[in-house]
Amino acid sequence: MTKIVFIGAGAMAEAIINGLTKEEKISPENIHVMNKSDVEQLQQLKKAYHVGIVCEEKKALCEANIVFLAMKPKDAKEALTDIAPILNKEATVISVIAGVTIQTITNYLGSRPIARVMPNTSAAVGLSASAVSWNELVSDEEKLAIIDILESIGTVKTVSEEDLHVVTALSGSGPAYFYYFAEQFEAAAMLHGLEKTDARQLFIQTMEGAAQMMKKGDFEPKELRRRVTSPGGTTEAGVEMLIQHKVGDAIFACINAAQNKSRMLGKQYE
Ligand SMILES: NC(=O)C1=CN([C@@H]2O[C@H](COP(=O)(O)OP(=O)(O)OC[C@H]3O[C@@H](n4cnc5c(N)ncnc54)[C@H](OP(=O)(O)O)[C@@H]3O)[C@@H](O)[C@H]2O)C=CC1
Ligand SMILES: O=C(O)[C@@H]1CCC=N1
Repeated sequence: MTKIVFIGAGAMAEAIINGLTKEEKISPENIHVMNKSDVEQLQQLKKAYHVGIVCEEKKALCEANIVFLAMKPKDAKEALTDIAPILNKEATVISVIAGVTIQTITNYLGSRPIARVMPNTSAAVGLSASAVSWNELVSDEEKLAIIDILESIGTVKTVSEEDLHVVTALSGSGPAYFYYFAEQFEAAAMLHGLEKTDARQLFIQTMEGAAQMMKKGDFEPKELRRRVTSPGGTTEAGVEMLIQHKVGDAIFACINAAQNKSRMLGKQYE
């Protein structure tokens, strides 16, 4: 029977628990959570998802066959040191920690099956774009089980551990870029007289429509853009400003900085 413990009970842990319980992949009594000190948050998760809280003696952790690491990179050392003596020798570890490598986790928890996953917070609505990488100790059966868990929160791609850096920059952090665009587009539309609620609804629907058009896959984004852009029209005027203001350069710099940070976090907390 699959028994899961989440070490770390913040935004990412909650998004995954939400997906797992909604899809009824695992019964809530087989999911336990623990964190550092925020007892209220544990109680809130218990109330919302009917999951258990890891007790003082850490019985659930001893019995877990899947352990999610869901704390910030800076807290990984302390958390891994604490759980190392308690963890079941057979347990598979699934880390969502940005940057921190399988080798570093192995150094703390010993040689065992370890998967690194980069989900995103859209897991909370079943739409995470997750990528996963594993060490050679993860069996084919375990890989299928991990993919099954991750599919309860969205889509999953298997990538090399090296590629997780750019995945983190693109899809791990990605939702934040769209929220930033939303803030800017909303503010700009309001400056020209639109109500906030109207601006928001129009922007959301536009993002969703554009995403669906790309998903349909009939045309490359460049061709889809061409079809919106009437010669001498409004889109041309708008896109010209994006080009003049070097938004393309800003996007390259954004991905470069985020993937570099992922590498640096890995080194800083090894
Ligand atoms: N948020 C996101 O969009 C994404 C985050 N990630 C990764 O997920 C991880 C978690 O991020 P997020 O959920 O946003 O972070 P949060 O700050 O929301 O949650 C972190 C959790 O870790 C707990 N924690 C800290 N130290 C320890 C410890 N020593 N032992 C046990 N638990 C501990 C905290 O407990 P307490 O509150 O009691 O201190 C808290 O519950 C990060 O490594 C991040 O890189 C990956 C993809 C997307
Ligand atoms: O900002 C971060 O470091 C984490 C990793 C990806 C999304 N949030």
